[in-house]
Amino acid sequence: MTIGIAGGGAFGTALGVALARDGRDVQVWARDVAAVAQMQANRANARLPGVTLPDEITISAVLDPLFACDTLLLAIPAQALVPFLQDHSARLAGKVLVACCKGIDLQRMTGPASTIRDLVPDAQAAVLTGPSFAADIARGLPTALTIACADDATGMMLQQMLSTPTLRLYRTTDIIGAELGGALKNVMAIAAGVTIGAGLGDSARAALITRGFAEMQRLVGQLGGQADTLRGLSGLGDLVLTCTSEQSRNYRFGVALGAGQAFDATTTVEGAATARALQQLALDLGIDLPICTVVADLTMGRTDVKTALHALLSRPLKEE
Ligand SMILES: NC(=O)C1=CN([C@@H]2O[C@H](COP(=O)(O)OP(=O)(O)OC[C@H]3O[C@@H](n4cnc5c(N)ncnc54)[C@H](O)[C@@H]3O)[C@@H](O)[C@H]2O)C=CC1
Ligand SMILES: O=C(CO)COP(=O)(O)O
Repeated sequence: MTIGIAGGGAFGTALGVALARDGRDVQVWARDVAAVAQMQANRANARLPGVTLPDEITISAVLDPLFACDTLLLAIPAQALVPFLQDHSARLAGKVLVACCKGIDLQRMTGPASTIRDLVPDAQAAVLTGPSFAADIARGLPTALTIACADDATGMMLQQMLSTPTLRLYRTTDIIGAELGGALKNVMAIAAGVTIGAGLGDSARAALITRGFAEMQRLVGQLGGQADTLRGLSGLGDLVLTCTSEQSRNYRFGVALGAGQAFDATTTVEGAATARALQQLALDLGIDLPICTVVADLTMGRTDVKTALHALLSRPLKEE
């Protein structure tokens, strides 16, 4: 059985490489014709330097081979998911769709699996999430991820299909907790980067990560996710990784923001749009999400670092 991957960026390609190295046939679709031609010719992806694409990976800019697969990994950015699902809903019906993106859609205010369930109700929705840099996966370094699917039989099938000797998948049926953990940690990573970029130090970052985790727990609880999921790979695991590693684009974006430096606008930084979605969600639901709110304001240029810090530090003292 061939595994389909929509998205030929860093993550889609890295997953394809890991699966192909373990003997699976993989069909990658990418929309950029020139990038596909380059990947075919060089058997490499510029986003994963030094990694050779195994022969088991076929790459195409045409959608038909992708839709011939029963299981598709959707590794396109979170804000691109809705148009992709809307454009192709008829051809996606009946398939197992595994969201590999991390974010909240700005218009619908839903995470990727919830978006799939809304827009392609005849598909089985799942989420693949957790601490994993594409470069690490592609290099074959050990990685543990969460596969979340409301239907446990499908979750077990995916767990077998997508695990390799170096890519270890843990299973849950808590799709809400898993998708929110992945989305929220990106916002916290921006905030963690800001603390370092602004020269506030490692202690401030540790405080930020801890209070960020409390904020994640509040929202996940309110939206029906489980605390255990958030304490696992898809929440705490990915929060720790992304808030502390220079490999993270969200973290590096935050560092630049904190230091008042420019950042490459073409880099995928999921936490920026997600912070705006969460700021709106916080208002709609009446939940206190101070860090998400500050990150949204900072990324939109509605506040500066000094004012944002003052807003966080001048909140009333309370019990932990
Ligand atoms: N890079 C990483 O280490 C990891 C990334 N992810 C998630 O995977 C998702 C994708 O990220 P990356 O692959 O790293 O980003 P990337 O920037 O390397 O690649 C994104 C790809 O999506 C394509 N794309 C953009 N808009 C599209 C659209 N409307 N339709 C079809 N294709 C479109 C781009 O052409 C590009 O090939 C993100 O949500 C990210 O959070 C998750 C775990 C690890
Ligand atoms: O999700 C990731 C690691 O788990 C990748 O993080 P960035 O998108 O911040 O690079």
